[in-house]
Amino acid sequence: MAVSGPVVLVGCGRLGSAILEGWLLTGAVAPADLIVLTPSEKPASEAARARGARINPEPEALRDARAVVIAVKPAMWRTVMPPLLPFLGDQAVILSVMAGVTAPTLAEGLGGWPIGRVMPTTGVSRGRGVASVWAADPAARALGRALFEPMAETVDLPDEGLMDAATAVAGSGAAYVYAFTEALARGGQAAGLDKQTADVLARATLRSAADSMGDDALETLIARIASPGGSTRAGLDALDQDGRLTTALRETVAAAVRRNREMG
Ligand SMILES: NC(=O)C1=CN([C@@H]2O[C@H](COP(=O)(O)OP(=O)(O)OC[C@H]3O[C@@H](n4cnc5c(N)ncnc54)[C@H](O)[C@@H]3O)[C@@H](O)[C@H]2O)C=CC1
Ligand SMILES: O=C(O)[C@@H]1CCC=N1
Repeated sequence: MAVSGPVVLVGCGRLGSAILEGWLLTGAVAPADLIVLTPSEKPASEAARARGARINPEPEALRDARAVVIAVKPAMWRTVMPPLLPFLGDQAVILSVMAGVTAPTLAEGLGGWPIGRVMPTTGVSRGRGVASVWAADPAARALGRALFEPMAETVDLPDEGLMDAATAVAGSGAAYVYAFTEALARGGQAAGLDKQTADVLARATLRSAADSMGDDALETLIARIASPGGSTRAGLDALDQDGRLTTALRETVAAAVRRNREMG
């Protein structure tokens, strides 16, 4: 069921556009309830306008807003949000999808509205994203879930301190997977495949693996492919020789967590 009442999206960049496309695709927000604030028109905002959304209306239109979703860069919210605040009613909930910026920091800059945080992936544009949700206020948490559940596999975080780790794993994770795909293709090239063939094989393999993953234990999935004493086992042993894959991913996530904290 669509969230009732106007939903304001502040920022229509890479993530904001993906969120808007996901809402239009899934009907999580009725197009007539959508308000998009963006300094420049984007394909997603044009598509939303064509469906009945309001793009950059007079600020009085914010008066009845049920939710305000902040999707600008972490360095921008302090200048973007204050001019909007005098127009918000008491019923508004503020949801931030910004990496790193904590609820206490937002509350100090924004005032008394309930605040929630959601960390989605751009996969929401196709209704197949991932989202981590946290809010101290139960109504803000419920609203965050209602807005993102229709287009994302959604996880409730028990405390805000975990949001940086969730961001480092899921918010950033697709980029790690693409980097892995590129490295797999390079490995194929080193073994004699031409660049295009290696690229096609690596991409198709990742798509097929994601498709087949389901909910089975990962070790079961691995065991189904890696025959004892076979070539996959030999490849896996090289991949994690002396724990280097495990160490690399631990350090990857830790570096992203640190950067999230710096940005906040
Ligand atoms: N790109 C991603 O995969 C993810 C991004 N995020 C978070 O989403 C936020 C946005 O990131 P991106 O979309 O990647 O950045 P982006 O740079 O593509 O988008 C930011 C948008 O904010 C807009 N903006 C600037 N001033 C504005 C104003 N006064 N009013 C309305 N909009 C204004 C810009 O025009 C731009 O389109 C960041 O805080 C980031 O941490 C979180 C998870 C994933
Ligand atoms: O790279 C970033 O800062 C954001 C956070 C998660 C994905 N993109």
